[in-house]
Amino acid sequence: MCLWEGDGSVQQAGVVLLQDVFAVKVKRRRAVGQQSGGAVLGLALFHCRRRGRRLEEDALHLHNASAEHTHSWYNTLKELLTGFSGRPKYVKVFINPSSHKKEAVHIYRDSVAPLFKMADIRTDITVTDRKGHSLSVMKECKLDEYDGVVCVGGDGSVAELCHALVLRAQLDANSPEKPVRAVLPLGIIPAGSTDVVSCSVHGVRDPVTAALHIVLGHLQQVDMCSFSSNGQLVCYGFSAMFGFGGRSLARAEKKRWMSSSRRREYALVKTLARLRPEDCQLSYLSAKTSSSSLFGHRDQSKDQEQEPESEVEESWMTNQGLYLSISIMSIPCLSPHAPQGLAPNTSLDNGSASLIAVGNASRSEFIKHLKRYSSSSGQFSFPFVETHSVSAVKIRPRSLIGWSEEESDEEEYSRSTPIIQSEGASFPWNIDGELVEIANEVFIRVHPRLITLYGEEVDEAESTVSCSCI
Ligand SMILES: Nc1ncnc2c1ncn2[C@@H]1O[C@H](COP(=O)(O)OP(=O)(O)OP(=O)(O)O)[C@@H](O)[C@H]1O
Repeated sequence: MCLWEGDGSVQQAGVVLLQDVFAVKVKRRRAVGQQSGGAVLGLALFHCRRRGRRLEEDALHLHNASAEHTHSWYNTLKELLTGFSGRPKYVKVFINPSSHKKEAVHIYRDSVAPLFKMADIRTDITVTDRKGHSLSVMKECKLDEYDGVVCVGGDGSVAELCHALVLRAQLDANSPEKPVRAVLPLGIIPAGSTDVVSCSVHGVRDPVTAALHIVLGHLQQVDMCSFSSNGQLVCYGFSAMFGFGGRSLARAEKKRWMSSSRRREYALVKTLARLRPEDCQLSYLSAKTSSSSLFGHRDQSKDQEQEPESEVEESWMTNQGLYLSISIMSIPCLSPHAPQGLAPNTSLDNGSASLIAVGNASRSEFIKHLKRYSSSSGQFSFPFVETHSVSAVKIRPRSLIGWSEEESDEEEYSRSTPIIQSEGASFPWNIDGELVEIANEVFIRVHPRLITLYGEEVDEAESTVSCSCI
């Protein structure tokens, strides 16, 4: 056999690892219009090639005119490929056609479906028609038929499906109180405006990279948080922002008619102009440094079935005061805007979350802190910023002035429906990019490795944009 890499025009010797091969086909000489038969020419091995954090499709051509040799190689390679665990054969796909620029269907059809077809992955597709659609399908469908779930959409769609996967696991395990690890892995094809979760497990916003991680069965366990208020679960998710992040999203939601980048910049500038701290009580439970390291990975055997709720020695730290912003993030939250992540001190599966509390500061100091996310590190080297590695957080707003009262002078309020309706003053939270209004104390608990995503740990995202508005 003669080996070379590339499309046949560049004949360059090279090495292809079998673990990167996702399809093998017999090549035949066929006349125009001929559907079957034809002289055997050899094999084509379709594999993934790494270019930085990007995964790209490539082909290796093995030429041999002997039908016997070719079929023997074909059968052996096919058998070897089926031996790889984690590679899905049948997936449930959800596409949100309304995401960002309404391109999710095209993205799936042009960049993802051909790769799935080549890898012989069967699909069952639902194009969602409303908020909550994927959640209701996930509650009812026969999960054991599938090997994985795929979401084509933005962070809101991803959050809904992650929440749905954990709720479904709880339902199946008859565990109404305790979260249960999701049974199926989730693949994320980015089609939103920021795609923080996708960026955090792929390092790039690229549908082909995302699809190849699914096809090759790259599995990554990921920590999640539960968000509850008044003893009632609000949702499961990866990140929450209170104060500046919540108010800024609430302002952006009022301007849904603007493009997402304009909307974000408008909200950022306006919220900065009306910058005000939240008066609240912040309590947190430090993550146990014995079994988890802030920058490293946990010993999987130790926390495999560990339930944080069973911890006995819980010593809460409590501070009361004025905060411009409080963020809790169980994943690094990488994005093109913040390549090292909004929470660079946490990793995907270290069993803890990063608490970033920004105390009261002048507008210019706060802007300096924000700007450092996009360019360099050092965003936490300010006396008014504190960070902790935590396993649980409680935030109790003390102000009587909620969001609606403060903003009542603004024009019509077309916010999305809040999950919890407030009776008194309510406060906007940004939970995985979705606006949630909550009036009371919010309790956040980290659940180690609650979900598995297709992807891998990456330390930095590709930066392709910069924010010009601050
Ligand atoms: N057909 C639909 N019409 C309206 N909303 C939908 C539809 N399908 C799903 N949704 C909901 O839309 C919300 C936002 O979805 P998504 O995050 O994918 O888009 P986006 O908000 O435009 O993207 P981004 O968050 O990156 O800006 C999700 O909560 C999802 O449940």
